[in-house]
Amino acid sequence: MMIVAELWREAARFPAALTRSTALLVLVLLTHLAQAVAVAWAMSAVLSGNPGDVSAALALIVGIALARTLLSLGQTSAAAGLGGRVRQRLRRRAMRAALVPERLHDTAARAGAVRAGLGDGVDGTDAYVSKYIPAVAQVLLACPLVVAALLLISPAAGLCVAAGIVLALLGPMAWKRMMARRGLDHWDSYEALSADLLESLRGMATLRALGDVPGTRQRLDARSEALRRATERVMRVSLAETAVIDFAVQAGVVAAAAAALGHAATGQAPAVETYLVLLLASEAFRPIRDLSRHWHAGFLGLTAVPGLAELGAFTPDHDTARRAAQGGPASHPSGGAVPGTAAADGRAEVLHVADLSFRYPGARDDVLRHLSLTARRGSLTAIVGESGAGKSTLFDLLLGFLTPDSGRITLDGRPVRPDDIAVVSQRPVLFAGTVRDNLAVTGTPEESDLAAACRAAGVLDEIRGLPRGFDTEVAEAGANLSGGQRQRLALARALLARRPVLLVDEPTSALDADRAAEVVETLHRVARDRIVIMISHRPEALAGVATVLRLDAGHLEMSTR
Ligand SMILES: Nc1ncnc2c1ncn2[C@@H]1O[C@H](COP(=O)(O)OP(=O)(O)OP(=O)(O)O)[C@@H](O)[C@H]1O
Repeated sequence: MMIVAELWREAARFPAALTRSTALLVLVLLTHLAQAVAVAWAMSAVLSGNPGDVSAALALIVGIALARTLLSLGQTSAAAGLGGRVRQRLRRRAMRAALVPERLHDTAARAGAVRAGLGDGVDGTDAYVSKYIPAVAQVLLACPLVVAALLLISPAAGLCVAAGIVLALLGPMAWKRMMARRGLDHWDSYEALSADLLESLRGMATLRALGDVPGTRQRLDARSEALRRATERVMRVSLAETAVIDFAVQAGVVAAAAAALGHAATGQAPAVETYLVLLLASEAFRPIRDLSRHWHAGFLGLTAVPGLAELGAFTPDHDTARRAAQGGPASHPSGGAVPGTAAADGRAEVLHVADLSFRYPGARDDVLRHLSLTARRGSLTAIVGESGAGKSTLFDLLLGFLTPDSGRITLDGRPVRPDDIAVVSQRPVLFAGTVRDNLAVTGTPEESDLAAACRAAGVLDEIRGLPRGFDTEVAEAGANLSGGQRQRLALARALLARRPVLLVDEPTSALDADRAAEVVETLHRVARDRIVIMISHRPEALAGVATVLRLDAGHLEMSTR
């Protein structure tokens, strides 16, 4: 018997479903026991030549079979309900934990691995939760009863059955650690294959252009082979577990049968008792056989449990919910977001960054050191600096995606909140859905607002020129739009968010000269009633910008340009 504590805790969160599923399973077992008694009665009635009893026993057997069919259907449905609820809860928790800013900088997490965990990993736990756990409860509730009954009828047979049950339950624990190790190997191989596959699909154009498609195929083949070997190793251990249980079951039944027959041969037991012992000894192991079957069916899925724990699927709800609601890390420099206080349309005069220092976990040096910055409403503030100087890191700190080691960020003297700031990143992300869906991520804008924001971002005419205008479908990651269109849509989206601070990373990098000039002009206009900070290297984007700050060795200086 293998106890996976995390899954037991999850199943216990649905006591009604667990109790229903277990109770019905025990009732199904009771029908088997009742049938054994009825069969024993029928056989002794046949031997004693009593046709009335034979008919009654046969009718009883048929009735029991019908009752079992109904109970089994109910049990299957209850078990599926329990498994489904636990899966839903695990997935919800893992998704909440995945949608926190810290994950943005979790360089160890790969999208394909997360997808594998959320999909197959969560589904893989179903057999254990919906079948194995009720089966364990059934063993613990029903086996002692049957053993007690057997001990009353034939103490020797009862002892044989009890010994068989104990061996079947405890035997497999001997190689629990080996199972855990091989299980981990298996899931690691599966995650690695999923992650490589997703990355290869996304990077197919690059791989093709570099002529590395055969190499990629080979790498994926090697991953696939490693997974096959890991699966075989896991299944071998699982089969060994099944073999021990089968041995214990067969040995227990044979020993109990030998004891019963010995009694019968010496004339110590009447026929009905001998039949009963033979039949009950077999039925006593039914829950054990079920346990073994469910274990074998669900074992591969269990290898996902450590991966799911890493994803946060077992992390208490209140922890992840708090973070998700904040939209920022637990310890945002501002003191954290206050849900429901979005600064929509609110104006602010000055964003102040004081003495900000930050170092990535495990890095040798600070990226930013005692950095201070003041950006005001009314005119654009630009930040320039060498590649790797820390410009994006500064943005992530302002957005609350990273937590500074020291320093403060304030807006008009109060701590800044994540919902004070909108951002247009260098490679904006668009989602599968319509143009309108993509623009309305932060609310439900009026048609006139949509048009105004798109006009300001220089994308309105293009949207109107699309086959279905704002209702045109955007492919995943905006794949059916040009880089420039994506960037301008993202700018319109940020304008619609109506936040008092707008951060823009390289707003003109994907635009031709004319479009770039239009967008810069828009930013100047937007900066009249918002605080706008722009990262840019392009001289034409910096033309007319009053405040240009150069980020160098973790400090900001007024740029000489
Ligand atoms: N998740 C991370 N973990 C560890 N180090 C990181 C991480 N992200 C960035 N860095 C390091 O922090 C430094 C600053 O990176 P950042 O992306 O902020 O630079 P940047 O000025 O925006 O560069 P670019 O102009 O090329 O976009 C770099 O040395 C980079 O290697």
